Amino acid sequence: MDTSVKNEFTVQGIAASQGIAYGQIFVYIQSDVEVPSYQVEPEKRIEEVARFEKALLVTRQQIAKIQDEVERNLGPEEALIFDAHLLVLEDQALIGETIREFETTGRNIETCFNKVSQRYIKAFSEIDDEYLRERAGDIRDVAQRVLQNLLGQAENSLTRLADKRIVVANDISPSDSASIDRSAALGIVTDTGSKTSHAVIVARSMKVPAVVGLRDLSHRVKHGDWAIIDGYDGVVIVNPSESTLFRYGKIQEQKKTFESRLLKANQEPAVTLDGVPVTLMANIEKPDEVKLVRDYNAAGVGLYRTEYLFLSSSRVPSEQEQFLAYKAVAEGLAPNPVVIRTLDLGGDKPMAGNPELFPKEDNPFMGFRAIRFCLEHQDIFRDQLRAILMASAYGKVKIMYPMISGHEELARANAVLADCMSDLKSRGVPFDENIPVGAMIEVPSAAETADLLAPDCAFFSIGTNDLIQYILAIDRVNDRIAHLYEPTHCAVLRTLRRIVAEGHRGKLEVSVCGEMAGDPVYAPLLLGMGIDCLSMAPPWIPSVKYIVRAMTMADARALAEEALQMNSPREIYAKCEAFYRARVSVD
Ligand SMILES: C=C(OP(=O)(O)O)C(=O)O
Repeated sequence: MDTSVKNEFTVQGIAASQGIAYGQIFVYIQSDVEVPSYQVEPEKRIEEVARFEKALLVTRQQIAKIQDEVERNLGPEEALIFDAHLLVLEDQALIGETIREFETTGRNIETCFNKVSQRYIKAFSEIDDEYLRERAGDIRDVAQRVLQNLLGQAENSLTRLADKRIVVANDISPSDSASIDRSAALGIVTDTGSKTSHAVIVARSMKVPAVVGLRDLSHRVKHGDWAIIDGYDGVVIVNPSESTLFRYGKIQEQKKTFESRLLKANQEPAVTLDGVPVTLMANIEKPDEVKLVRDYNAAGVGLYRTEYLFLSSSRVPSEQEQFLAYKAVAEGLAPNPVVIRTLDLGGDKPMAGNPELFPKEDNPFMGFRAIRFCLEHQDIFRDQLRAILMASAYGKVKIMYPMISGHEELARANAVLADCMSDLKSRGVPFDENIPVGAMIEVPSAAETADLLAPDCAFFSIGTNDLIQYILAIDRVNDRIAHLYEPTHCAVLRTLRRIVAEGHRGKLEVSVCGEMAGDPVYAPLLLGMGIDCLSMAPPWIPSVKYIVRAMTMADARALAEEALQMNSPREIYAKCEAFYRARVSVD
């Protein structure tokens, strides 16, 4: 009997989202379905066809169930995507051809179904029609599920957590995180990843603890093991003893008392002790987070990551679907502003099941992503811009382009936008003709040429997650070098200072919307450097507001001045931490 997992063991990873959780583990390992190939004896052929019919039926039931759950958890719009999946299962051509292939070759039904569905996927992905091309992704998704059922492989979807569980995964892709059962995930633990990987951003927005970079933990535990996740210190304790549980119970209580103090203070305005108001905004991914934005008293949305709609399905959402999502956020938060970022797909956010749109790249973070993708796929870009413009008639919407690397790219994006505006105008569709348009500054070349970008921007928003990785040449999702990802590196601070100076020279508001903005240890440094607005996952607003209300802006400026004179990232971090601890005590 394997007793290793019954004993308590502790693994140190990277603390990625604060909090402590205790519960049973759900192991999630991503892998492709491997299809065996063999000859079926003639007397077993009727049975083989019956096996296929049964797998189709089970798949249909599974999809219908997921559709119901998604509708309950995320709403009817998100659930609609499963209609297309159900249609694939009713496709008589696909099913008929599989049976014919089986009758002709006598190979096992998995092999025949795989061959026919691959042929369909290829044919659909080559059609010169956006809608039909998108169906290739639906067929791929459904085919994987049918194959899993034929091979008796357990469904391992994050949409279907049976009970409250700690998810331990080798990795969580953005499309996995789009389908994660938010009401049942107690915490997230991954073998890979760093503080800014997508799984972490999702965990922080769900306000569940997360620890990443645990190397092979997902292979050392099994379903049903118990674990404590300590998202403060980056520790996971598997099968904790009674005494460990007691110790963590105490720590958890202390943190809870502090949290209630933070929540109480969050009802007050974000103003420093010397009377300087600070704008604290929210980062969101989905319309249903509007409630969270209100609950946490955010001044609006500083970053609406629109990828979610594209990642929750393998199908590109229509202009109308996007319009409804953007309108819900704009309307729900009016008159507060909502900064909608145009698509930032690619990099760590490829769209699953769409190799034709996102071919595999050796170096995706430096590859075909964000504005580069949009300028090449202008049909998709135009649909999104029109959807955002139409939503602007219902609230205070701003547009933000990601990954701008220079003025020419900005000008090209603005030209497409101008075209979309003329189109809507000629059709009499209402929109805000003075919609503010800004750029994310997250590529070093944009930071270096911020003076050239400023005249054509209404605002800058600094994406520190990417900016830091590009300045330091540290892949933000590579846990082997995560310790070198240093937001307080002098090169980062000098770049931030330059962006603020150029932005302010051009009379632009300069925000930070990367994870650095939601860390109360960094917030005084950023504000002291002149950042006008911090945008973060809503649950982090109370901690940042707490330090804002406990400091003076004069002290924050002095901290920034001092930090800019220092040359050790660790010492700068220690200084920021000391600044924070001198003003905020958890006890
Ligand atoms: C906010 C950012 O963008 P992403 O969505 O890639 O984290 C960033 O890079 O800081």
